[in-house]
Amino acid sequence: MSDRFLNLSKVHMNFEKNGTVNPVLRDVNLDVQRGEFISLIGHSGCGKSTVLNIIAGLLRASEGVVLVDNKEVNAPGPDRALVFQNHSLLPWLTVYQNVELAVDKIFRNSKTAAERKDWILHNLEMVNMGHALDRLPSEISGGMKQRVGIARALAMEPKVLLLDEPFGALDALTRAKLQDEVMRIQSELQNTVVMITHDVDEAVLLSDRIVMMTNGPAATIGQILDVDLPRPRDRIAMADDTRYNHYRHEVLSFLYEKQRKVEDFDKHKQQRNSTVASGSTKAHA
Ligand SMILES: Nc1ncnc2c1ncn2[C@@H]1O[C@H](COP(=O)(O)OP(=O)(O)OP(=O)(O)O)[C@@H](O)[C@H]1O
Repeated sequence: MSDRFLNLSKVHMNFEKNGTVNPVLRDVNLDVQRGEFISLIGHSGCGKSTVLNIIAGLLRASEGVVLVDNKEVNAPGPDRALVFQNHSLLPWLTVYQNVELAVDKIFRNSKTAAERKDWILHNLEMVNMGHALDRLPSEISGGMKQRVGIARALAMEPKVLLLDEPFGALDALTRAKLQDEVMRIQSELQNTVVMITHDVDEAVLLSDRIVMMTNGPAATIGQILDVDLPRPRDRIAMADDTRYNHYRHEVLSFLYEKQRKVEDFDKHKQQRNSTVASGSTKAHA
């Protein structure tokens, strides 16, 4: 890991509806290094998906700049692949064809048909889906669909892999298995990854750094935690690791203590302002 590979600088985001401006993000600044695995965590509705969609180029920030490998992001592109919580496979195409569609689009001119075929098979085998090439999405489980979605994203060889709660809809065992696979693939390919999660254990287990967001409206980055745990990480060994539990505690304390305090303070300030405005003497008590 060396350079600043993905950079968000002074990113602000407002959504506007019927003349009312809803400030969602304020002054988000983040540098991600090549090969880093970053998790974004924060309370529901704080703006995590908005950050990810801005990086993906699906949304344009109201202010600020996003750079990937020193190139400004203005639109979606094959250098950023997005995997959603609910797989987005085309239901009428087989597992193989779903990956083929992306591979043909990106490598039509740079790989031969035989090379493309090998590449599709390689990526499906990497996520242990080589045995189900001819199945339709309706014929495989939720975990298998997520695997195909991840294979499709990896097959695009993106500069940045964006994961929006990729394991959120899976049962605990499938989730654990897929997390382990993603860690193995990450150690092999050294992808740069930004992942949204609500799961504190998942964040600590997978990440090099955890980016914790404050509550909205006008959310920003409240704290960044470096997770200095050796890899490969074993989930069972980690359960007894004091550093692992320290990191876990830090994230929980940010989410459930520090953010609560900020919320209480803001509520108190609002109440005080409204009583001052209405001329009540209680505001001075
Ligand atoms: N396209 C949009 N138009 C208007 N408001 C939006 C739009 N997208 C998101 N928002 C608002 O922006 C805020 C942040 O939403 P976002 O989905 O980014 O949060 P989140 O942290 O990812 O939430 P969750 O964890 O529940 O998925 C919310 O108040 C949401 O209603």
